[in-house]
Amino acid sequence: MFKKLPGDEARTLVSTTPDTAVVFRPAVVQTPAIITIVIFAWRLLAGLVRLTWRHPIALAVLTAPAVLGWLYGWRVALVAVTIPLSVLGPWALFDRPTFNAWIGWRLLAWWRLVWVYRRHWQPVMMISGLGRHLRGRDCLPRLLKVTCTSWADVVTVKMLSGQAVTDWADRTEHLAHGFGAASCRVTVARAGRLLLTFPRCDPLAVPLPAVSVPETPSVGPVEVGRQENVQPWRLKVHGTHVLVAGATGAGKGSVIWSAVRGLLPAVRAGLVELWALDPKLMELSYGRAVFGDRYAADPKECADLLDEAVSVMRERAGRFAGAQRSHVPTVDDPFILVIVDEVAFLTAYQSDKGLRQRITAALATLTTQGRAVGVGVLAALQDPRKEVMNIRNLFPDKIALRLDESEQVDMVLGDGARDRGALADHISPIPEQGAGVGFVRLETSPDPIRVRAAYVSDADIRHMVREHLAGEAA
Ligand SMILES: Nc1ncnc2c1ncn2[C@@H]1O[C@H](COP(=O)(O)OP(=O)(O)OP(=O)(O)O)[C@@H](O)[C@H]1O
Repeated sequence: MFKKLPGDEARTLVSTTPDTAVVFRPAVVQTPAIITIVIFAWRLLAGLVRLTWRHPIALAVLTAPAVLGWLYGWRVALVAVTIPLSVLGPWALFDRPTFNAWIGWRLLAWWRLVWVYRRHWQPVMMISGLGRHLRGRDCLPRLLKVTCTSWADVVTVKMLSGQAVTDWADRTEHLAHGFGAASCRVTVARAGRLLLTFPRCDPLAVPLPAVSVPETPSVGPVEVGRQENVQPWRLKVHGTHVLVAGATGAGKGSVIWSAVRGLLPAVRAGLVELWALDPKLMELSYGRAVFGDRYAADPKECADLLDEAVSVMRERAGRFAGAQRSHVPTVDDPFILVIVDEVAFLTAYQSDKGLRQRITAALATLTTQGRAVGVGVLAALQDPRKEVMNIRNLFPDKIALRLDESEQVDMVLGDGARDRGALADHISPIPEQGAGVGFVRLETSPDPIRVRAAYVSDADIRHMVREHLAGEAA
């Protein structure tokens, strides 16, 4: 049985270069069989202890019926299995959310850990270059934990000493394909630990109906859609400026109109004013009544309206100076949201140089000084290149909907956003699947969040305007 031990082959080597006088005979140290057996037994024991430590519940569930069967016979084991199953079955059937929260996702996580991640961990790490082969042993990042949510697996990983987050961010494609997921996103849990998110399904694959107009007036954050984790996507508009970038047909209109819907009760209460710049004469003209006389389409009128916003901003700044440092919306000093559809029409594509400079200066002034005094800008943009929009970095919050080129993602969301999983250039151009889908990068977080804006149809806008006018008349 132990005829062939490690080292036996080497003993038969006599020379690496035949026909030479020098004979090379490597020293062979024979390991006694008993030591090999002890080592294997020790490894088996350590593996069992590790298994019990890591998966005590799973192990208990599997071993308890076996032990009962062995001690008291198969009937007792069958009863022991049937009783919990008769409780869990109806629970899973009739109250799926609580069953999943307590049992379902944990079971799935354990299964995915064993069957997907642990099974493929070594080859994926080595082939993607995240593991190293050092002194005859594989050094692999440690797979610490898998948790499951309704839409994704979240894998907690301990990086190898000396590795950087970018080493992982650069290999998201390898990881996604290696573990059979559509994509992979990397976030930092704490120093040395990462969370890898592998979606199992896409909760944003179907269009979302328009969010209903809220009952109570609020300046936000306003609900404009849904996040990938199935939570509502609430867009902050007061106290920031938001840039929405996306190719034609990406669904920029749905972000703008969803924000308008969310603010309508506050508009009616006099706490918010919506000012609209619509140089394309398309998107915002449809619900023009919502903006009252604060609507401009002609570039000259747009420049005048922006200058007026700057004047209000300056007047407020003068009044607030030394008295208050942040804006609280009131009827006297409402929050002014300047909505600009296709801002490049006013900045880059404007043939009148004087107007172009006036508009760019006004936008730059508003985006640098407006938020503390209650003047915000929500701008939509098709082409995020610097030549087209040189003030894009003045917007603290950015949304990248479908973009044409991969380089545009970092232009909108900032350096490294695409490496961290914001694949805005991979969003489907088919409206049902991809319109309104995008990635948000907030001022406060480097990690992009995948979202989908609710679709506000023409009928929704018409209905909203009718209700708004009726509310104003009453
Ligand atoms: N959130 C959404 N969910 C589903 N479909 C949407 C959504 N938003 C828009 N669509 C669909 O995509 C089409 C294009 O949308 P929209 O005109 O808003 O895009 P856009 O980015 O404003 O384009 P453009 O820059 O050309 O004006 C709409 O006609 C609609 O059918």
